[in-house]
Amino acid sequence: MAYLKVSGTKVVDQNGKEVILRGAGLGGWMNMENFITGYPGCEFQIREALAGVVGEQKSEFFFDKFLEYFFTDADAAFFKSLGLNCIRLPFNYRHFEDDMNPRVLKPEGFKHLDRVIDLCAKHGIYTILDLHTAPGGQNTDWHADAGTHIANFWNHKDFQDRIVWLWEELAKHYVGNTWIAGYNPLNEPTDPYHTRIIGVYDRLYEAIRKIDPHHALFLDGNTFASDFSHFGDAHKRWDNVAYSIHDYSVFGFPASPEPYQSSETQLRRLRRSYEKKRQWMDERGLCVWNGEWGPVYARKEYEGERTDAINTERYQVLKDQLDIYNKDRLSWSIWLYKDIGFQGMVFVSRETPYMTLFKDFLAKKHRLAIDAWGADESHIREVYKPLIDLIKSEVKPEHQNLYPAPVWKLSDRVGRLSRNILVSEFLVQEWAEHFRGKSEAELDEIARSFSFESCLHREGLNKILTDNATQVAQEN
Ligand SMILES: O[C@@H]1[C@@H](O)[C@H](O[C@@H]2CO[C@@H](O[C@@H]3CO[C@@H](O)[C@H](O)[C@H]3O)[C@H](O)[C@H]2O)OC[C@H]1O
Repeated sequence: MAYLKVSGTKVVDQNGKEVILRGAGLGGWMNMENFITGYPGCEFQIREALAGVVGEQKSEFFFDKFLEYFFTDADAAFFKSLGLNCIRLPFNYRHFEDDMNPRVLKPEGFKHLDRVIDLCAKHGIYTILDLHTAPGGQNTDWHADAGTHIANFWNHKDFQDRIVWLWEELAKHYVGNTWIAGYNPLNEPTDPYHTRIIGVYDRLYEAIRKIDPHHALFLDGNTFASDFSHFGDAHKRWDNVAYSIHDYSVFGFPASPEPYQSSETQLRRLRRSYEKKRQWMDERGLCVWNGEWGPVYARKEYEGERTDAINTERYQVLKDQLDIYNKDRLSWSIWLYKDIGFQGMVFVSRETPYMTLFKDFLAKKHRLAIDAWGADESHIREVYKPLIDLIKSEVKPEHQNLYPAPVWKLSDRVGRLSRNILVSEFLVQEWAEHFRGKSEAELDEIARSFSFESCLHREGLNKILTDNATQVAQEN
């Protein structure tokens, strides 16, 4: 088998035949995330706290088991059975490099990444490698695992040098693997100047190409993969490159301004927001990949009787987005394959040791709405309102919209910082305390909660994805 490559607006195989990549992201795995895996704050914080409670060795044991159970042969077989053909694999740089020992490769970082790439290959599934965190934080949100909202990656050349180094190591390791559809070198950059990102991409492109001339690169736009307007003529220097948008629609979230009814106006807005993100590529005849999209879902324990009605609307958003993408023959990767019940195609059952152990804690997290992204925060809005009002009354209007505005409005910024970062930090130790005194066998059982066999299926979502796969196969 030969490498996939980008040709004009398409991804093609060795015979030049178009391959449309349709799949999902394995978020929450090699980059754990608050709402996906159920902890507060950032991954580095809970790793540190758990080591403090159960000791370094048991903590490593737990996380290793978690990584193992999270994706196994059964997951790959199931994924393939839905008619999907590609999994995006987000990973945290810390698996490969220690901040206290920079530029020294941790070979153990490859253990689970290699395993999952091979499992996917065995089932005929392509993978795309996604560096989801960079030293210093490449964006302002919690999933960059920096513990702050300042994306310092852009302010320190050394942080940038380190990911160039890391991609050289990854390219050396994966250069011969044709089941890897390509490299997605940096998730959701937020460079406030909009220009340093181009320099970093130039450096990554050159460094990777010297070692690996084969694999396609999937480059995210700035501002959470939504904005290519400052990319100018940069594409002329890059070959075999696709450009990645993240097409989250507000209609798929609790923050939706109105119930979603597929009205003409709403469909127009859905399409317009997608077209705006891909405009730069369309003007130049470049290949687009939608690397993240998809609604979040209501849960009976929180949304009660409204759950089914809410989710029917969310599925409609999903279907309408798919219609748009199908017309454009777009390659995409839905967010998310697996989680504890908010967005995933499969989710950990409430009856498992992990979910039982954390039942009350998860309810508390929900009360505090500390997983700020996608959360319904209406029940705590009044708590933060005085702060927002104070800023609004004392700060000049022209200074209120700090980057990443307009994607983050003032209220988003206050919400993300105060809940995701500030309040979350106070709960990190409490999360870790749940493990105190646990034996290795118990830790193994808790980690096993994330195995395919312990998960339930989001039938509505999976049916839409399978029906879509069948429909597009018939049309081709
Ligand atoms: O790890 C993922 C992460 O990659 C992803 O990041 C968020 C993507 O969306 C950003 O907000 C959206 C911006 O556009 C608006 O139209 C949408 O309504 C917003 O959701 C957000 O700031 C990023 O953090 O999200 C999920 C993580 O698990």
